[in-house]
Amino acid sequence: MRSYPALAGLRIGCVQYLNSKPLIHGYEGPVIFDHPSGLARGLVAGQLDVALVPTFEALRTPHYTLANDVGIACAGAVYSVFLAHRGPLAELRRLALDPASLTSVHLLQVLLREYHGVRPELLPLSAFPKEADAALIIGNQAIEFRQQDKDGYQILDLGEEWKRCTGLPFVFAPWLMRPDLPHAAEVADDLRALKDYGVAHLDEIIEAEPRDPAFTRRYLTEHIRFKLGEPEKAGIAKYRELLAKHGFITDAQTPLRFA
Ligand SMILES: C=C(O[C@@H]1C=C(C(=O)O)C=C[C@H]1O)C(=O)O
Repeated sequence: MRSYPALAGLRIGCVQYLNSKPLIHGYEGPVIFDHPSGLARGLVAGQLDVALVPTFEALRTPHYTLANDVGIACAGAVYSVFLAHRGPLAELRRLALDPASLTSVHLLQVLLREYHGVRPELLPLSAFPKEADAALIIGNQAIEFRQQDKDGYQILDLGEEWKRCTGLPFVFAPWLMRPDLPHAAEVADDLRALKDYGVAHLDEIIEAEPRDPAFTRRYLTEHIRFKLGEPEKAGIAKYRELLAKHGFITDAQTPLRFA
């Protein structure tokens, strides 16, 4: 097993979902696992040095360093981020949102406003299905929902919808480093090496998962992508443009810093 010397002693936060396992599987040091929005809060509060954090946080406060070439992304259907709804989107009135998400809650609102002309009232996830007619669900909970009886709900996969509307891949979460972290380049090298290790040891990850192995393999190879190259950066740029257009962020200009 390779060692990751630049990560030693850092406070590292990682998303607790299946989709992030290949990015952290090879690391034997301490890791704080949390929901995406919890990790964003930890990074903002200075409690974490490096964390796999919603893209939205990187755009809301563009002063972090992002690790190049690694992240949680998709290029088409992502499977685990979707709107469960009934009937036409144009008639959507009350939308329940998962508080664990920052990227997808804004992605959904941008897609609905920009491409469907709807602006539903927003409610907490607990309002679904009683008061809300639709819900945004992400992560492991989303996988569970899709694999149980969907109770007549239609699924709008946000990765697929983003691709249909923009032609681009979408990045849900990059690794962010706190702005004053020394050795950011070495830390980013180790994060890329960790991804390579995880991707090369997918069989181990799949075997350890209490899920159907064929599904897990398909999810981690065909739906979730771990690349953050030029096409993914074009997806981030388009997301940023739409977030600014719809008033969710104010700074659409500061160049993102990659290492
Ligand atoms: C693909 C997913 O992406 C996640 C969604 C996030 C968000 O919406 O803020 C953040 C991190 C990702 O791990 C998922 O939840 O299934």
